[in-house]
Amino acid sequence: MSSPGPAISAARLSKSFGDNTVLDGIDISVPAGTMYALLGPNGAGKTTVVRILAGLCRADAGDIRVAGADPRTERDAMSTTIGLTGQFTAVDTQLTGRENLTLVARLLHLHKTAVRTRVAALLDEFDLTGAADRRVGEYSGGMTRRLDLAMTLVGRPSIIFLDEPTTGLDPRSRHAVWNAVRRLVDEGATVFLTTQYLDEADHLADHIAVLDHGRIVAEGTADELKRLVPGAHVRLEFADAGDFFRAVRIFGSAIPDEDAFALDIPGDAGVDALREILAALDAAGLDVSRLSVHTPDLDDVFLTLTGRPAA
Ligand SMILES: Nc1ncnc2c1ncn2[C@@H]1O[C@H](COP(=O)(O)OP(=O)(O)OP(=O)(O)O)[C@@H](O)[C@H]1O
Repeated sequence: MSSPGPAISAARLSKSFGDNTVLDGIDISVPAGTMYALLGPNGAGKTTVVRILAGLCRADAGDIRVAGADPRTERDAMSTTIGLTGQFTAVDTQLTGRENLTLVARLLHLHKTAVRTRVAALLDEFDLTGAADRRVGEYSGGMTRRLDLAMTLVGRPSIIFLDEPTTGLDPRSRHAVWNAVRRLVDEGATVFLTTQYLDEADHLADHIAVLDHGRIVAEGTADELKRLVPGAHVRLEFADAGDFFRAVRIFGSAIPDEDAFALDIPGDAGVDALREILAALDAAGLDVSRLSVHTPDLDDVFLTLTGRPAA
């Protein structure tokens, strides 16, 4: 049996606005049931990608498939499969949280009793039951964003686009949104997330792509990206001076810290490197009191790749 294709794919996706080339032939592939983060500075073109994939904006070129459909010609077929939450919410601030959700459920033609149970379940899931009958105008930013996310999920979409879902939120609200998003993927949804926040991509995504000047300049897991920049090392600490000095001789390229009996072994600090280090320590019968892996953070990656610090 052949394996199903990716939930979202785009090949050689291009888009210009006048002479402003926003996307210059990018490739995207998101396996079903995973979370993909498109990371980029302000104005990099992240929203444009989401709008194209969701069928709200036409690409100039590129092969696009979302849940097997081409968003340019089969947007209607996709509409029940995808959910989209943007930076500017669709929430009506004059209505209560419950009324907002009910409105969406009715628009989706859910049966009357199904509306009530679905709305109650979503209010509960997003921790909004207590505030359900208050006007959204009185909600905090985080509550509004959670409601917006809940509204996106009324129809149980299997593919969810989240365009900068936590921009402008305080840390506590961001964590609440992160938990909700993580739960979606745990339950089997495919999530396509855009963000300017490196830690958000780091916390959430299975796969991160960095968009800069219309191109994807790097992609991989957070760990793979971190290994692209120099500075990764494994640090060994020894309780015994004899073991330390023997280790210095064994690991010729390592940087010793004689005061701490510690040794920094440069490299990619990946699994294979760790195996080799442990095997060498075992073979020599050396006792290590502490081993730690140091990798640069995504801020370092961003700076190296784009020449600019992160937002
Ligand atoms: N409809 C449009 N007409 C003309 N230019 C546009 C249009 N939409 C986007 N752009 C331009 O395309 C570029 C990318 O914009 P986009 O909103 O996709 O970036 P972004 O990465 O989402 O940025 P932000 O983080 O600020 O939301 C910008 O230079 C923007 O001015």
